[in-house]
Amino acid sequence: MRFNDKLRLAWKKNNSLVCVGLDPDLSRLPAGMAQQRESIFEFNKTIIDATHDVVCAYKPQIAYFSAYSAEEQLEQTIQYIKTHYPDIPVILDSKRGDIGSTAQKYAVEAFERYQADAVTINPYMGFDSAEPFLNYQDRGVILLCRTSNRGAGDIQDLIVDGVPLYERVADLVANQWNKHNNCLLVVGATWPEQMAKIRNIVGDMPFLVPGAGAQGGDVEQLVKAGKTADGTGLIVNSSRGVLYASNGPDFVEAARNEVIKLRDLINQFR
Ligand SMILES: O=C(O)c1cc(=O)[nH]c(=O)n1[C@@H]1O[C@H](COP(=O)(O)O)[C@@H](O)[C@H]1O
Repeated sequence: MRFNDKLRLAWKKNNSLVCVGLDPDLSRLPAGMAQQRESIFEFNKTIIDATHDVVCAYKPQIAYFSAYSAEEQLEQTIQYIKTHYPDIPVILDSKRGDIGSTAQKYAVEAFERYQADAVTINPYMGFDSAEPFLNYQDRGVILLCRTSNRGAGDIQDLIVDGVPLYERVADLVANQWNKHNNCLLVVGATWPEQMAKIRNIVGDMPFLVPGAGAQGGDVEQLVKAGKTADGTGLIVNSSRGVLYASNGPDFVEAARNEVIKLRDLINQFR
């Protein structure tokens, strides 16, 4: 099944636009869980079991695994989701981008080694760096457009051909790179004004929206700015806000409650 179809079904099945970001930080694991790489899978599994019916996606961030030499835990985590909750898409957040021959290897890493349904990509090196990913027509390719961080404007707002670079990226992706209908864009929750502009440029293309939760993105504003006519179009990620809602014995319940709270808040404005 194509990524966008899988995403659409997950939005509908769980009536949720929430994505839980799996960013396991050993120093923040719940009290009682050993701060060692072997705990990572157990922690992720617990969070996944507690939230699978209230999310539309999971997004493991590769640095939180590779930093601990825990690639095996990343493989296990993705396999666990695919085996137990096959309806929930997995987005590998690795923000790759390189010359074509190297990008080809990164595409194999994301889609064959890790079996991700979608991957985040940096479009800065141009079409040939994205093409190896785009050729996997059933997978999603999520290109950075207007990121959530404070410095997003340093480069993404530079004026090119009379418009900010991020608008140019949106236009390029929607009108030239999306031949297989498998492109999505990263648009930070922290920039509703820019999000509304991007929505106008790209039609119904789905957005991965990080920055709700710990980074303080305003949910009402982001949903109003980014939703599509049918009240979907958004994958709203929260990582730390969910994973570390509590580090006590109630961490599972606290994580689930955070997801439900975010889901319900989003749904108020869809
Ligand atoms: O591609 C991303 O997911 C991403 C893009 C972006 O513009 N901003 C951003 O925060 N992210 C990622 O989204 C997650 C946000 O985490 P929290 O701030 O803890 O919810 C992290 O894994 C980031 O690496």
